[in-house]
Amino acid sequence: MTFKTLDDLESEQRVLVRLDLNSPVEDGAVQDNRRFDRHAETVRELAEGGHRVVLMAHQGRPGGDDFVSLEQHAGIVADHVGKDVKFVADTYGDEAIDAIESLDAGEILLLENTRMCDEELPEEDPEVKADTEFVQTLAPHFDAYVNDAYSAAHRSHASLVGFALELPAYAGRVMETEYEANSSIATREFDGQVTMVVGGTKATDVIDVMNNLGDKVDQFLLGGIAGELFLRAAGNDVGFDLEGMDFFDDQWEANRETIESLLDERGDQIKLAVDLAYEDENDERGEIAVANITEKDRPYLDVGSTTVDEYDPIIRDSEAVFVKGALGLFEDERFAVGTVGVLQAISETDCFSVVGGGDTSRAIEMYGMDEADFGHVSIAGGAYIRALTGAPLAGVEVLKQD
Ligand SMILES: Nc1ncnc2c1ncn2[C@@H]1O[C@H](COP(=O)(O)OP(=O)(O)OP(=O)(O)O)[C@@H](O)[C@H]1O
Ligand SMILES: O=C(O)[C@H](O)COP(=O)(O)O
Repeated sequence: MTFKTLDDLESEQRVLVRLDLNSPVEDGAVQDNRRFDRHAETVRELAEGGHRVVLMAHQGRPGGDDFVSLEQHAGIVADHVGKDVKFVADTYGDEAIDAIESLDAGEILLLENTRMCDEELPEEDPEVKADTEFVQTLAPHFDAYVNDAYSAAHRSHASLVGFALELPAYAGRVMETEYEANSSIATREFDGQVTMVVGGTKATDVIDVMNNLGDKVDQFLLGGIAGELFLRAAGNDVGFDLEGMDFFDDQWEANRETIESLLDERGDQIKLAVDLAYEDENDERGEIAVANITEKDRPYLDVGSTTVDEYDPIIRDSEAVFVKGALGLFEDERFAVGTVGVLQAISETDCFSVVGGGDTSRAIEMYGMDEADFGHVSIAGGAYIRALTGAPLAGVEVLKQD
């Protein structure tokens, strides 16, 4: 490991901890999700270790409906940690400092949404962020800074890069496990076949992954909107926006040439769907072989069952499988066959596996699969795709400094 961890932390420290509790908010209610569960491990370990634990996190972006206070988050963290979590509606003003200073050993306090502090955003160099009033005011009240927010570490924001230059900095448990698993495709050698399942809505994610990992990955199994764009580049009559849709046209214009040349250069490694699923006139799932599609008359919402039958043995023969993006609109049960099929195959083998993408990993609990059957289920979205493609994460880089 290239950074210090909680194992290196001295005893009885005043610790400032950055978590990523950014969560869906429905009708003003913050939704519990696996980020709380994962970070609870770090928070519990610190509190039980007798440290004074002050937590920072963000929620939403200024102007958005989900840009809300962290008051509800405190209750959810408390439930997961199994200990009381105090909350103060202030980021670094007098109220926050008073609350920090009155904390006893083993107690936990959550500060207000870091993005309510003007200096948190925008993205700037770590040195600039370290120099902000926010960082300069808070840092002297602490002995150590712990960053556990791997999933936000691609942002060069004050709470993610500034404190690491002012305080001894450590990686939390989530930071450690996410970093190790998500970087493994770029850093580890596998004996057998390495397979990558790529889908979702963003063609550029798939293109970046192929460009960066083409020499590490034996087979790319495609699906989702991105997969349809590759099918279209291969000469099939799919991947068109019908009235009211805006998935394909812009992405096609922007990426057509790149996709065509990837198919030219890496065609042997790229497996495309041989059949697709759609909603039929009775609102049921219908399937059609790609070779039989002659008209652009309907949206396709999943890969078909023959495709799953072809992908399944490839996964079962693999030494390592990485997943980025869903193979279909899995939130609708009728179109979950592709995504659930590949996840099921992964869960039934003992290959090394990493499943990522904020949306895709939700399919695991939604369809009753057990997270323990996967090597690692990432809680990161943007940070995951960057890690896969070997791009540095600002919040990780500063932890690597002495
Ligand atoms: N054919 C399709 N039609 C419509 N939606 C699709 C289709 N295939 C996949 N999706 C949608 O793609 C979404 C996942 O795509 P996304 O690119 O966001 O991937 P992710 O990696 O899970 O998430 P993120 O990048 O947000 O962390 C799913 O919610 C799924 O409903
Ligand atoms: O939820 C996330 O992916 C991270 O918290 C980053 O959030 P952001 O995209 O609003 O910076």
